[in-house]
Amino acid sequence: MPELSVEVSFSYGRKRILEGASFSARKGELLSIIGPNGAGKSTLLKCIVGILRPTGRVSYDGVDLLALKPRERACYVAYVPQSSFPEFAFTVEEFVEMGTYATGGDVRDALERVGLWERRGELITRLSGGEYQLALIARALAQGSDVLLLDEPTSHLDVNHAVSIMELLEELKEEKVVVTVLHDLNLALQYSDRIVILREGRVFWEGRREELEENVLGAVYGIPLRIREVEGRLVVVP
Ligand SMILES: Nc1ncnc2c1ncn2[C@@H]1O[C@H](COP(=O)(O)OP(=O)(O)OP(=O)(O)O)[C@@H](O)[C@H]1O
Repeated sequence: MPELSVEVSFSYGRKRILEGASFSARKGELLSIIGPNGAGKSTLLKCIVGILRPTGRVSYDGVDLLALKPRERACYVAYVPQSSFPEFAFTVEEFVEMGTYATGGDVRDALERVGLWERRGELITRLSGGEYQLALIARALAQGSDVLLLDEPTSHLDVNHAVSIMELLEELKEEKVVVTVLHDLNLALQYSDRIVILREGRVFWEGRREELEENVLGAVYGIPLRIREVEGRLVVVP
């Protein structure tokens, strides 16, 4: 099965941010990257999508993504950045169309997947935070790539919208390699098939969610954390 395979190092000037951070991901499993503030999670995604130029290796299905031109790389990887307020008053449809620039993907399908097709004529500046997050995901889906990277897609969202985003990712993992940075440990434990914990630019722990132990979380975040099972679901209690 095609696999996203990553092993990268990256520095801002003299400041080492990623040090041989490595993981692999494939379709059929939702992979979450968690870890404390400043661990390098966003930097790792930016290296994979090619916004930053790391040393090391990023490949998908044997193709060296770091060697490709941006437009070629866009055929393989789409990226949903941390949500910020939109700069321009495009309509929802125009905004999502931007995702098709490199690959000529399907705008209607992308908008339908996130439930915004009926609202395609509205201005994105008038959407709520949760709806705008969906538009960002639709723009990435319209790229039609096999790999989807998301940077904290549930931050600033209420629990209802956060759950809908995670359910959408659960659906998408069947057809794409889905890798998401998450801060919410409970969402990570509930929805991820595999978890990668990044700490000080390295992978500190990686495994299936049910293998994650309290002492690992405690060591990473620096406070005692309990993992409890509530109605068959794992929850983290400070
Ligand atoms: N443009 C930049 N120039 C210099 N240092 C930077 C720059 N962007 C980020 N950093 C530093 O890189 C480190 C990793 O940042 P990054 O945003 O990848 O962490 P993160 O794990 O995503 O954090 P958070 O959970 O707070 O979003 C931080 O120490 C940050 O200060």
